[in-house]
Amino acid sequence: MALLKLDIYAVRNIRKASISFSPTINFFYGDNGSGKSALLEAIFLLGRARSFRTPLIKSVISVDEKQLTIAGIIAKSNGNTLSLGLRLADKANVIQINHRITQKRSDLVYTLPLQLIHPKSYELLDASGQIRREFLDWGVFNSNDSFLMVWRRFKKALAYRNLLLKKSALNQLNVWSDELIAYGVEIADFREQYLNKLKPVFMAISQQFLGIDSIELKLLPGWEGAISFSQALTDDLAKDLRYGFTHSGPHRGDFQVFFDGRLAKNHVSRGQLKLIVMSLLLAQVQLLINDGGNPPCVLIDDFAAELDIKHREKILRYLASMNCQVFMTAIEMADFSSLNGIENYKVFHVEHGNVTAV
Ligand SMILES: Nc1ncnc2c1ncn2[C@@H]1O[C@H](COP(=O)(O)OP(=O)(O)OP(=O)(O)O)[C@@H](O)[C@H]1O
Repeated sequence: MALLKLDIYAVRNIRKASISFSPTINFFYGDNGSGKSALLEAIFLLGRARSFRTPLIKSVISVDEKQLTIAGIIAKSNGNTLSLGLRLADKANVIQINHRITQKRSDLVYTLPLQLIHPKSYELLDASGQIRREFLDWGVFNSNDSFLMVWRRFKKALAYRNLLLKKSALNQLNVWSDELIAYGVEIADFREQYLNKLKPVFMAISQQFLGIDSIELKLLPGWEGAISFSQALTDDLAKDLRYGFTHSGPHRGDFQVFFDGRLAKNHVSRGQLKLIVMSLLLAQVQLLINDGGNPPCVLIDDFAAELDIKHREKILRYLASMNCQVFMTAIEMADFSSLNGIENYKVFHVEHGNVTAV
């Protein structure tokens, strides 16, 4: 899958752009404020119908404009092409796939899968567990068709159970606890299977990027690992009733990265943390490619920050070997490191919202 063409109208300082991409690596360089992130934002919008920078769509629409429009042509792995269109205004949004209107954002997610790596991504290991759960669930969602249904049912059971806990309605609690256990155990199993598959891929990439073998990934299911989820709910009942919510479960699940036997986030440098997070995010993409899934486009904003030239080169060589489409930004062309040996790439200069193929 590759995004071949993109037309942008009124996305931040990009008033109008029509760009033909390489199906391999696309480099964008330009000064601060030139519109490089806005360009990645436009691709992300087309794949998710939301921005990665703000929940306020109004701030993404160019000032003095009422709506933004993005259109793309995608080449699918089977050789067919497909068109995507998106019009976002403050209230009314229109999503079109092959000129047919759809209400479902999830249709976009399936059609244009994306893996975004941007400055905030590097908070993955430092941020709240919610971010790491999203990381895990993105991987499970993309590798397992039944996950979304199980996850929705789990969330429904959790919402009802919490409501009953708040009302201390013990007589109906068991029904929803049973649902919660059934779907919760399934989610924990999905995540465990996924992490077990991700581990060797992650270790191989981090070995290349960091030059060490002693990295470990550990899943925390969301309850005390030595007991069952059902037992955890029984043990927590008094506490759950007192506070009016369910303390244990996959909604509290998490994972940890250990480096040389120590928790990576407390031990490694900022550059190493960036390399670990990049290894995790690229391992997700590599795993999808290995499994013959629909490989996502990789968007990397501000590629060079905090990385020395030697590591930038290693990452770039790895990206070039990945067999997926990549879009990456930096201030100077030299920030990407040497492009020797990289094939079929395209370079674009971004200046005052104008994007020019170089
Ligand atoms: N709604 C908007 N309408 C018009 N211009 C905007 C809007 N929102 C932001 N901008 C401007 O768009 C420009 C592009 O910002 P962007 O973040 O894409 O730059 P960048 O090239 O990624 O810069 P940096 O290298 O500093 O990250 C900025 O100058 C910003 O002030």
